[in-house]
Amino acid sequence: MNPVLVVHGGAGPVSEDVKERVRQGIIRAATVGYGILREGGSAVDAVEGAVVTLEDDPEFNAGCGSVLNTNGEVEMDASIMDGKDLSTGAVSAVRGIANPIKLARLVMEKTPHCFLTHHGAAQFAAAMGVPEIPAEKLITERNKKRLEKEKQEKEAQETDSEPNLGTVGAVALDCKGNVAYATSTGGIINRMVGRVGDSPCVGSGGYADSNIGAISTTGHGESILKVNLARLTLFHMQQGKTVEEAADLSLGYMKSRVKGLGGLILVSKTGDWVAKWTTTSMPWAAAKDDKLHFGIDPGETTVTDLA
Ligand SMILES: NC(=O)C[C@H](N)C(=O)O
Repeated sequence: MNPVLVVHGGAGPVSEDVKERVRQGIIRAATVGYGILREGGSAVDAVEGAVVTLEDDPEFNAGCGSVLNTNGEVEMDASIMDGKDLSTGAVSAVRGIANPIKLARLVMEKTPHCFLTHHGAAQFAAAMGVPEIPAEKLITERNKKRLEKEKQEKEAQETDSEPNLGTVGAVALDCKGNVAYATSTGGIINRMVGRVGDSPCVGSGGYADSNIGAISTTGHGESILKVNLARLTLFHMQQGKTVEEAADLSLGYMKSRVKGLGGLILVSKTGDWVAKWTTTSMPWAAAKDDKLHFGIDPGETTVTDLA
């Protein structure tokens, strides 16, 4: 099986001044994830590797680039799923760790549970030897300013307005024909303390089943939760739709039914892939057959050879 790796850097507008850094970040993550697959690594290893790269990049709303809640704090959500046996791990409202996706994977592999939150997740992280980092280390000046601006401009958040900034995610198909997804986020700016979005919720923020394919979603979390965007898309594929059709149907349903905007990356068990969004933009990159495809705005696709 020829491996496939697709990443996204979040649905929403991307301003001109950061575009090149975002583009380079997304290319780096896809190259890391695809490299793992090319060396025979599993789909789970690849999606984790790609998402860690994005969590470590302050351009993206995950890990050290996470946006702030209404108290000016970082609380992060993440989830991961292995399509081989449907095992899954998730964490929500975690603070003071660099890579929530690694903690989600530990939940999947080292506990009998699927999902740990807040204090329990923190205790588990400590027990697993995950280094704690001072909360301020995850707070960037840019995100402090963004919160201030958001508070000044605050009006009740309309679901059909653009979701702010980029959650990150990855999907992979490995040489053995297994798929996986990983999604990680700092949530939405100025949200209530303790608000949990779609990203850690399996079926909404992502899904992976090696009998069908894998998906990672991004966008307005409350809308994604209401329609179970990830599982809904895979349902359409089970009904015989192509990846393109399934993505259009589920994103279209979310827009018409709850006025929600978002985006997704999807790979099928046979290696077809797609990146689709209903927001202005969504940084994405896909690696397959030693070619890298990437873009940010609608209609923009560049293809290069992977060394
Ligand atoms: N930008 C995003 O994708 C945000 C994420 N879906 C959330 O609502 O937490």
